[in-house]
Amino acid sequence: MHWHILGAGAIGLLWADKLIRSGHQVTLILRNQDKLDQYSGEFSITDDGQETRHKVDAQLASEAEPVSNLLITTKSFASTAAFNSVKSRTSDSTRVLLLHNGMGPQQQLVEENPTLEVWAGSTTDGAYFSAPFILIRAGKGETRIGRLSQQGSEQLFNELNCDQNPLLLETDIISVLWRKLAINCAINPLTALFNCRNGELLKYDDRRAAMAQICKEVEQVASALNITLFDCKLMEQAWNIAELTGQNHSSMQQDVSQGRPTEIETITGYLCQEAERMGINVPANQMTLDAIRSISL
Ligand SMILES: NC(=O)C1=CN([C@@H]2O[C@H](COP(=O)(O)OP(=O)(O)OC[C@H]3O[C@@H](n4cnc5c(N)ncnc54)[C@H](OP(=O)(O)O)[C@@H]3O)[C@@H](O)[C@H]2O)C=CC1
Ligand SMILES: CC(C)(CO)C(=O)C(=O)O
Repeated sequence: MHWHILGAGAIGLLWADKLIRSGHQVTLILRNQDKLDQYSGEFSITDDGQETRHKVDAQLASEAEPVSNLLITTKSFASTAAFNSVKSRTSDSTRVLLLHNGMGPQQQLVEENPTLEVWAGSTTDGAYFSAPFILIRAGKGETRIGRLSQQGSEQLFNELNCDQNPLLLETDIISVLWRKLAINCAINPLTALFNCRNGELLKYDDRRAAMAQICKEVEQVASALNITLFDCKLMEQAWNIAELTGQNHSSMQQDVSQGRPTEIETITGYLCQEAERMGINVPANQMTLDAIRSISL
């Protein structure tokens, strides 16, 4: 299959590698001419110390070539605009897979494009750049995908899932996105506000108390929406993840400390929006949302 990747960042290029290895054709859609000029025509990925180079075509959204299979791997706040930049190149048979954290844009894409086949996913893979287009694969995680639109079948999953790109098929992807959202609500804003590593949230009473209050509110909203989170309390799950990733800086802590826009609006912002819709007070989440808004772009 021919896949266009919109959002040639860490996750986008990680997927470019997986798709190429599993026999798909890949084209990158880069943000602007500057980015296209910067691109030499190849990118590299280092996995377990082993570097692989891939020569891959790149183009701008303004190209005319039709898009049949679109993987969107921008940050959550950029995905709607990114999709709209290539919308005229899609047709009713185009299949879209969104792979970003946070919630809101995925459902918006389905609502605004009722004829499209739309999938969403959540991943615990990790990757980062050591230089532009030089990717380092960090943790090998799990990637779950599921169909959000009425249209479509399991065919897309069957085409993508293979040894080079092992995936899990989810019939209730909304709940999967919620579980990731819940963990991100509990960890990301607090690490950004306290400017600390994930594990350092657990060392102080005030941080643990804030985390516990956030978790309690998230559970109330999820329960009102009939979303099942975890077998254990969210605080226990978030604690385990903060401990397991103790030495890591969360994505939001990194975004704030490097002066980049954060994904707060699609994480805590989405939670607060859903809470309001359900008539539930979420003061701790609202406070972290306001605080992150005041210190980030
Ligand atoms: N990196 C990781 O290890 C993990 C990331 N995630 C999630 O995956 C998502 C992607 O993260 P990540 O890959 O790290 O982010 P990056 O910032 O590395 O990649 C996003 C890419 O999208 C590009 N982009 C933004 N807008 C457009 C547009 N309109 N047209 C074309 N390209 C565009 C950016 O371009 P430019 O470079 O020009 O800004 C950038 O290359 C996020 O939601 C993140 O939370 C989840 C798990 C792990
Ligand atoms: C789970 C966690 C908090 C790991 O750092 C994460 O997903 C992130 O940083 O965005």
